[in-house]
This record gives sequence, C-alpha cells and structure tokens, in this order.
Amino acid sequence: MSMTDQDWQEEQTRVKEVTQLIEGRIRKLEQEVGSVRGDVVEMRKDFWDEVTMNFSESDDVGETSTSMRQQSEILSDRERSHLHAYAELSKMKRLHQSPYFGRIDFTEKGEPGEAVYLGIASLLDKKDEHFLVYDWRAPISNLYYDSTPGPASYHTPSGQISGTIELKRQYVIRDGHIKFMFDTGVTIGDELLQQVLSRTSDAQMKSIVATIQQEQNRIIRNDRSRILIVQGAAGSGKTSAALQRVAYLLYRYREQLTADQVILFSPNPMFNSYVSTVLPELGEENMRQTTFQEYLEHRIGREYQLEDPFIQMEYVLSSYEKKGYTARIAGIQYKSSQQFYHVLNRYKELLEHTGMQFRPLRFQGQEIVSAADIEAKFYAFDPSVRLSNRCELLKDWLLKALSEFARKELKKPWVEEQLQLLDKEEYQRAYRRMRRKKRGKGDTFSDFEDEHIILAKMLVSSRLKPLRKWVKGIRFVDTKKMYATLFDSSEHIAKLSDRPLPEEWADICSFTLDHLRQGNLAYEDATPMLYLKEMILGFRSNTNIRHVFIDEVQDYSPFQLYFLKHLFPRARMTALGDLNQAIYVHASVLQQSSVLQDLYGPEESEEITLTRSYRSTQEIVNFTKAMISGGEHIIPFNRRGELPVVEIVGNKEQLQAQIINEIQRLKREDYETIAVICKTAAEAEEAYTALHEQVPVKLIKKTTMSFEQGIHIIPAYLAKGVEFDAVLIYNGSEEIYARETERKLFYTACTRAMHWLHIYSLGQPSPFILSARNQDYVRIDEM
Ligand SMILES: Nc1ncnc2c1ncn2[C@@H]1O[C@H](COP(=O)(O)OP(=O)(O)OP(=O)(O)O)[C@@H](O)[C@H]1O
Repeated sequence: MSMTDQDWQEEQTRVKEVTQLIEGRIRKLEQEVGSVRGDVVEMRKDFWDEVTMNFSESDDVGETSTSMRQQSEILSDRERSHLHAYAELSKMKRLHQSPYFGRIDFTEKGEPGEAVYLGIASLLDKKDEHFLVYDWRAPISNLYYDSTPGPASYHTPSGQISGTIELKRQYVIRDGHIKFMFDTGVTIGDELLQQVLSRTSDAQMKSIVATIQQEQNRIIRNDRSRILIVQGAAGSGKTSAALQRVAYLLYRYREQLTADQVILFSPNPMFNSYVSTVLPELGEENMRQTTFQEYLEHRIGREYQLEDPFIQMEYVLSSYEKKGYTARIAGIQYKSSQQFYHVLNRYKELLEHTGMQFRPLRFQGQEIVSAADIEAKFYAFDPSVRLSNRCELLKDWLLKALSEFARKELKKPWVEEQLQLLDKEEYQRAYRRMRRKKRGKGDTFSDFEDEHIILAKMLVSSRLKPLRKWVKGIRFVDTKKMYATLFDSSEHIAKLSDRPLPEEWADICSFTLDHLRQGNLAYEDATPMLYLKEMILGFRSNTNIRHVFIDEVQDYSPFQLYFLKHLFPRARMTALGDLNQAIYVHASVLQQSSVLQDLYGPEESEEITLTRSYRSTQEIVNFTKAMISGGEHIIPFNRRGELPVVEIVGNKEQLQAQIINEIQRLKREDYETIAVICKTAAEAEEAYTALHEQVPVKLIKKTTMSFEQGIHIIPAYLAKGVEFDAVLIYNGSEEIYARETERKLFYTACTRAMHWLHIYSLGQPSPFILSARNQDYVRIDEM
C-alpha cells in the first residue's frame, strides 16, 4: 500500500484539527488552574526515610498506610480537583507537542472499520464520545505493537476481539506538523527507529513508546508471572522496557496500583537521575527508586562501618598483589552463594534449640542478669514458639527484672549521694515536675519522706532509661557474635553445610573475625548478617510494595535475591540483566538460570531474551560482541557508523595528549556527551588530573548524584546502564584488562558507546580487543 499526496493532506488536516481541539482545552484548563498555581506541593521524600515508619516495628505496616491516608486527606476537595485539572493540563500540553505517533485501521468482524490513533495519552472528541487518540497502553493498542497487517486479535477485560488490520502507519509530528510518515508491514518499521536512534544521546533517558519492538512489548505487557526474568544483550532496551512496563502497569491497574507501590533497584544513585524523567514524560508519577546499598545502610548502617560495593570493587580490581587476596575473593564468593544462604537457614533451625548468644544486662559495672541466665530463660520457653516471639517474651521478662532492680537500687548510697548533689534549683524543678505528675491521681504527699522517695525513684528511673531502651530494642540478642561463631572454626559450620567448604576457609575465618572485631562489615558480610538478624528478630518485610524491578540483576548475588524476595513478600518481580556485564566477583544470580527460576518456582517464572541491540552502531556491536561468549547471538540494529579505533601509544604523555586532541575534535563535531572510561577510581583521578586543564571534563565519583551533558571521566563500574555518544577508553592495554574478571568490565565499558568508540592502549592492547576480527576495527600504532 503506498502513500499518496492525498493521504498526506488528509493526515495533515486531521493533525491540525486535533491540535486545535487540544489548544482549546489548554486555554480552558489554564483558566481553571491559574488561580491556585503553586499551592499544591509535592509530598515525596527519600524512600527509605519515609518508610522508616514502615520498617521500624514489625506490626507498623497498618500504621503506615494510615499515615498515607492521612496525607491524602490533608488535601481538601478543592485542592484535589485542582490537582486533577493540573494533571489534565499537563497531559494536554504533552499531547500538544505530539498528539500521536501511530495508527492502525482495524476491522472487527461484522463491524465497520475504525482508524485507531495511538499517543502517549488518550483524547476524546468534543462530545466525549469517540477516541481521537488512544492511550498506547489501551488494550486495542496492543495490535500496533504485536501484529502485522492481516488477521489479528487483541484481549480486552471482556474477552478476545478478532478482526483484520488493514493499515499500519507511523508518524513523527512536531508542533502541529507531520515531519515523517511511513506505512509499515513489519512490526514497527525500521524507518522510524532509524530516525530515533540516530539522535545524539541525552543526559536523560527517553521514552520509547513510539518504537517499542515486539519482543519488548511482551515484557511491558506481561502480567501473568510472579517473576519476569529478562536476559538481554547490552543496549537491547532492558531498562527502557522496564520503565515503559511501569507506565503500563500504572495504567492497566490504575484502580489498585499507585507509583508508591512500585520500586526500582538501580546500580547507583546517578542512574536514578538518568532514568527519572521517563515516567513523567509519559504522564505518570515516578516509581520509588533506590539501591541495594541504600537499603543496607538504612537497616544496619548505624551499627557497623559498612563497606559499599564500590570499595569492594576497587579492592578486587587493584589488590592482586596484596596478602589475603585469594582468600577474600573465595570468601566473597562463598558468602554470596545459595549454599551459604542454606547454611544460615539451617543455623536458624539449630538456634531454635541451642546456640543463641546474649549480652548480659549490666548497670554501672554490675550484672543484673547474666548472659547465661538470659539464655536459660530463652530455652525454657516452649520450643515451638518462634525465635522472634521468644525474644519478645525475653524482653518483657528483662523489663520486669529491671523494675525489680530499680526498686532495690533506691536504697543504695549512690542515690542518696546524687540527691544531695542536686542544687536547689534542680531540686525545685524536679519537685514541681513531680507535683504535676501526681496531680489528679489523688496522691498527696505531706511530708519530706514521701517527697524524698519519689525524687529518688525519678533519679533511678532516669539513670536506667538508656538500659530500658536497650532492652526494648532487643539489643541483648548478640547477632554479631552468632554470625562470628560460624567463622570460629570449621567444625561448627561443617555441621550446617551439605557441601565442602572453600579451601581457603581458615583465612576466610580470620579475615571475617578481624573485620567484625573492628566494627567493620565487609560488603559480602552485610546481607548475610542482616538476614541472620531478621531470622532471629523477625523479618521486617514491606507489604505495601506490589512490583519490584531489579535492573542490572546480574550484579546481585543469589543471596541478595533471596533476601529481596523475603523483603517484599507481596510483590511481583521483574529482573533484568546481562550475564556478560556481571562485574562483581561474587556469584551472579544469572550464572545459573536456575537461581532466578527457583526463587518462586518454574511455574511462577517466565523468561524473555532480547537479542537485538539498539544502542550502538552496527560497527561497534560487531566489534564488542567478539569479546564475550555467546556474542554471535547479538544482532545489531541496522545503523551504520564508523569502525572503532584502537590506538597504541608508547607513553603516558602521548596517551594524554592524544586523548585531549580527540576530545577537541569530537567537540568540534558536536558530540554532546563524551566519556573517558577508566577502570578504577584511581585511574579516573589520574586522567582527571592530566586532562582537566586542557578540556572541560567532569569527574564522576560514586557519590555523584546526577548526570549532565558534557565530557565525563568515569570509572567503568559507574557507567553501568548509561550511554554516551562517544566513548574513549583511557587505557585498554593488556596490563589493565587481561584477567577473566576484567573481561566483563571491559565489555561493559565499550558497550556504553552509541556512535563512536576509541580505545587507547599504553603498550600491548588487551587480549579482549584482539579477539575481534581485524576488519572490525582500525588499528593505529604510534609506537
Ligand atoms: N524500541 C526502541 N526504540 C527506540 N530506542 C530504543 C528501543 N529500545 C532501546 N532503545 C534505545 O537503546 C538504548 C539502550 O537501551 P537501554 O539502556 O534500555 O538498554 P539496556 O538493555 O538496559 O542496556 P545495558 O544492559 O547495556 O545497560 C537506549 O538509548 C534506548 O533508548
């Protein structure tokens, strides 16, 4: 079917009409809204802070939803209707920029045909009768993404509807004018995708609704499985699909689901800023965003000096020579495994009968209740009572013991001494406070004696207050010691294991115990330690969250995934990752696909693989896919560019001078985002020092919160998930990238490039580069 001039004219006329209608609505809404502009403030805070209430006590969940309800009740009806008008206005403004991007003509059996136009929101005609534009998430819109012209059908809540697609058309509309228009046979024509992908990169991710591919659509609209596992090549649109999926779910389940009930775990804080505009662009509120580390900090950051994953990463990448390196690596792998998770589960069962460790209750050097007595009391409770409930019972028992102790303490000389020390004013104040307290209780005290005793009581009680708090916080349970016990010798843990321990066990033990003794918690110990704590004291789960998205899931260990499952018991999970980008040395959940399948069982799991890569040019994909196993399955999208360049230099001065030249050239050629990617933070620092006086570069650190256009110097592990027009690899030599563990880091770094990839190498280049065919890159030898 070919497009005629008449088609163009008709379509342009329609665009004009729709645009005028939108403009009319905008004028009306602006009047409605104008008077209270700025009145309604957004009430969102950092996720974990806000949810502190949610986590602080296990039975607080009800309270949290009450407090949320209260929040929304604060908004008066008037404000609510204004909010609605605001939302409507911003939707109209978005539609005004580009009212729709696609059309299908669909004839349902026995009905007249209908032209269905798709946009980012729905739009009704003047009489509110017909859809001028359908929301891209509406049931009928699925035809556009999933079917080709010919017989087709789609699901609606009331059943399946069959018919024929007569036409499928795509548009690019800007400011009321059609810029491009294509009729397509295949799913979504390559023409529009070509248009979209040839743009330069942005500081922020864009929505892809106009060009969602069929396989991506299956991810976005999946609503059957408990866990959806997405494995996809670098640049295949995993993150994009995840975000459009959030928008889809918020639309599809708008009666039940709010953005607050969806959480995205991302690789680092900067990534949060990178993706934060996609949902607002689609007219939805952002989901909650966090990192796993942020959660750990929230839960155990006060008790320990917590190592973050990037410090661990720096150690792994640059301490090969150090003593204890192999043992630490073996320890990281062991502690992140499913095996260790099972060990902890068995440990918990053991603790139900024996082995709980307690801190004694002490006051001013004297022991009120000894650890042994606490333990005896604990195991005297009925063994069928849960550990956490027994801890609660212990708490009550200890609080009673504390009151008893306080009574006896009243007569002790220190109390008298301290009372004597109160000066007159303090005494008066205490006396008045006491009177106030006593008033209304019918208690009167006439003589000095009474008064004195009451003051003594107050004194003792105030001295014991911290201890009471300590007991209430169940701090008498010594989780740290119980965790450490596992590393005391091999005997104890061997009884809990069904597999042999790592060879380096003795060294793993001494590393762990040393760290704990100093109050440090290595990254690999944080999750198991917290898990043990939760098993003993009761899991503080979050039942409000209904959808958990885990991006870069290959960087999570099996242990962490099991943990997240416990943490969000009522949620469905969408896990997206690429094993070839697994940059941590700990076991990756994607190493064996069974790990994720086992999480909820195969029946509850669904897996989708994405093999087309959209980020990089065909040349870059052909070059990078040679670095990894299974790379032959990656299909580049047909977009041409220049061959990657590998430039070998003889010394550092030359290296830095060449990079400066190259950055200047790229800037002249209007590349908007350029990254110099380094291996470690130390290397990035070095590059920054050498370059920043010649070219305007920004150094990205793990604390960097937002991402801007420009020239960045960035360690590879922080470049996760983001992309740049041009990537320069600071030093891709054999010396820097040769070990197996560095292969994936190098691959991740190179696959950040959209249009231009230039690798510098100080001396012999990395073997990963040399695995590419000679014709797939240009080699320049300056040596
Ligand atoms: N259907 C699509 N239409 C237009 N652009 C797309 C589409 N799918 C992906 N892209 C673009 O491809 C690039 C890579 O997408 P995204 O970052 O989602 O991939 P990813 O699989 O998460 O990558 P990585 O694993 O390498 O971080 C983005 O610029 C995205 O906008």
